[in-house]
Amino acid sequence: MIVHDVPVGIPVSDADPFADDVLEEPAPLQAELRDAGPVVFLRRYGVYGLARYEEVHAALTDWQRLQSGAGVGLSNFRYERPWRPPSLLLEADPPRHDAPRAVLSRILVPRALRRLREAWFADAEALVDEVLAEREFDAVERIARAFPLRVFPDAVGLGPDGRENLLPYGDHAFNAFGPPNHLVEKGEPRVAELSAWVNAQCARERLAPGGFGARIWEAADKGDITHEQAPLVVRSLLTAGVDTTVHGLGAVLYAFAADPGQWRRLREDPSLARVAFDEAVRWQSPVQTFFRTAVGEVEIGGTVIPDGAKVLMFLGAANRDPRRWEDPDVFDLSRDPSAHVGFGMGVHQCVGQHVARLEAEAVLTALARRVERFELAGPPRRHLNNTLRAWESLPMRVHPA
Ligand code: HEM
Ligand SMILES: CCOc1cccc(C(=O)O)c1
Repeated sequence: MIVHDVPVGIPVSDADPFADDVLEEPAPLQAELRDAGPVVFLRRYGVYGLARYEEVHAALTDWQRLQSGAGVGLSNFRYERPWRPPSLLLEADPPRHDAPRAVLSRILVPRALRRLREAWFADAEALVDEVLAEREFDAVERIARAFPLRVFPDAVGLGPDGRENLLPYGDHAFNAFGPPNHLVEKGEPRVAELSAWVNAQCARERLAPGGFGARIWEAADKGDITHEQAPLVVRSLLTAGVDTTVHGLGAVLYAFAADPGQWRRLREDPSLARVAFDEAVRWQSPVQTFFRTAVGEVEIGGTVIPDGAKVLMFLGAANRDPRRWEDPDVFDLSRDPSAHVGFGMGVHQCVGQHVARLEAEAVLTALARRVERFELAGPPRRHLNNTLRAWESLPMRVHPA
């Protein structure tokens, strides 16, 4: 084990935020780190942890001093080769970040999604009708996983074959932001095969006209990005756009099953569907953590972080910081969750958040019409990932309206 020289004057923790028991239930460590101080040195990995809302928000919005270009995982691209060519958005700093970001922003902005709204709402109604044929089912398998895979690959313009590769590829990509532990090792055997498939789908000739992918290539024709960049921008959609929404849906379904009172509120006022999703993203934080790398010496919370050091932002901990949120551990539709950091903040804030919200709104609206109440029919099981907070299974029992 590498021993990192411990900086003086700041709290030190020997905890492993990526240990299975912490990934299973992160709340105790998150509270410990928040209470230890604004910055805590995580000795096991030699990184600086931020768990309070104030410092996480400040770090997310300070791209100049806390860069993404050296990777947003534990691996430091200044010294280590990335497992795949870095993302032109997530793992790039302005100005290189700007053009690819502007291209995706234009394609994924709410106005551009309007043409999908009607189709996705109809798809959600059809899916919910199919699922409600039974009274008990696994909501992860039948809704949280099924709906994104039913609508998103078509919206990107993917061909029909191999879509089962999307979830395992994204799962590995999110594991790879963490340390090289058993979760990363688990994905290694299929990386080459999954990467080859994903990379092949980014080629112009594989993408159906009118889809998000084709629109990215058209942006290259206009010179907004280069043709060399286009496939990597498509890859961003395939990497970030599936597992996240699957686990975002899992989070909101779990929230309502755990609190039938909130479900009643949604049925009384279906327009609450969008705020419900954001409150679920705050409460569960499907994306729990991301790293940054210090550019020069960076002072945070009275601590000077050395150049090149990795800073670990606990988004999930910030979203439950009692210094920022009243009753943070409660899923509450009367709260205004809009300042949550579950989609990040600043120049890298999630460019796909409107896609995620539309998917969730479609599913919740379809369910609110048809389901008077639903509850857990058995213990839910966690799907462990170094970055994602996810359910493997959500046994659900429904009472039709
Ligand atoms: C519940 C669903 C989602 C969650 C919780 C989520 C979370 C996040 C977070 C926290 C970031 C910031 C990363 C950073 O600051 O380093 C981010 C960025 C990003 N997200 Fe999402 N995301 C979701 C859905 C999506 C979808 C559906 C797409 C694609 C359609 C997407 C594409 C991206 C991309 C490309 C970035 C990088 C943006 C940039 O660096 O400029 N995400 N997301
Ligand atoms: C949800 C965070 O956003 C991501 C995650 C993984 C990959 C990428 C990318 O841009 O390739 C973006």
